Amino acid sequence: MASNGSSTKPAKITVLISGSGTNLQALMDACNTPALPNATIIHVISDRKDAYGLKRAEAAGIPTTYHGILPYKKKYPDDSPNPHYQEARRVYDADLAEIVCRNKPDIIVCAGFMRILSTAFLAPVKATNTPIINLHPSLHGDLVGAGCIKRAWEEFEAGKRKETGIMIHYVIAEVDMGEPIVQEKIAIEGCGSLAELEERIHGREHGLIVEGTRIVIEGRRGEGENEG
Ligand SMILES: Nc1nc2c(c(=O)[nH]1)N[C@@H](CN(C=O)c1ccc(C(=O)N[C@@H](CCC(=O)O)C(=O)O)cc1)CN2
Ligand SMILES: NCC(=O)N[C@@H]1O[C@H](COP(=O)([O-])[O-])[C@@H](O)[C@H]1O
Repeated sequence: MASNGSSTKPAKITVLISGSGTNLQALMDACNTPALPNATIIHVISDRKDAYGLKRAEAAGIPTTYHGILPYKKKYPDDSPNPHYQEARRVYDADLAEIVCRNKPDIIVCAGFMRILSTAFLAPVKATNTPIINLHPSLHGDLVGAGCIKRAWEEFEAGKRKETGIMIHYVIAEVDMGEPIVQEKIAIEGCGSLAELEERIHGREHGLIVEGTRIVIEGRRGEGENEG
């Protein structure tokens, strides 16, 4: 019997971050509440040493790892757009997969992780049948990549759009094109600045990342993937 009285083992969550970690904090706060029942964050990994999210995790006693790219770029110098750089990225991602998978998480959540994950990461993780999900500040099939909130704002100012959105989606090789798990439209009208739009979006992200994580965990429990 798990410590929280459940006959099902707590779902083990590993979170990848690059920044402030407010979405990580939302997941931390939601664990073992009705929003995210019988779940625990077992590892937080950042590609940025200065990511405040690492401090959030450390304050809560959650194991953390800083996995930086620089040592890889030094070993495989990128003096031009050449295979070396690709080699640095490939080895970096393969090592990241090993770091993530050694703890056997039930789900991997990208919560503001700002690196594109290559097949060197995706393939070994897929072999463990562990879902990878991502929070993205756009609707599926709309804007992809980094800087989407700014692009949505610029298009709004140019009269080209009135709304944007947020989604939690499965991570595949094609960036931000994985199947959506849950998404929410966000009206841009009423925002007087990019900062106000960012605030509106961030205010909704925290609930959505928890909901998306719960949907995937409960779906896997239904498939018998995480029995006690
Ligand atoms: N293979 C995938 N990798 C990632 C996905 C995905 O769907 N498939 N989602 C992203 C998160 N993300 C948007 O949601 C995103 C993050 C970063 C970038 C990007 O262009 N990063 C640059 C700059 C990195 C740096 O130097 O800091 C890059 O990686 O070259 C695009 C999309 C998580 N990864
Ligand atoms: N393309 C992915 C992307 O732009 N993700 C963005 O990173 C931020 C992480 O914030 P946090 O570190 O406070 O959780 C979030 O606002 C999320 O929209």
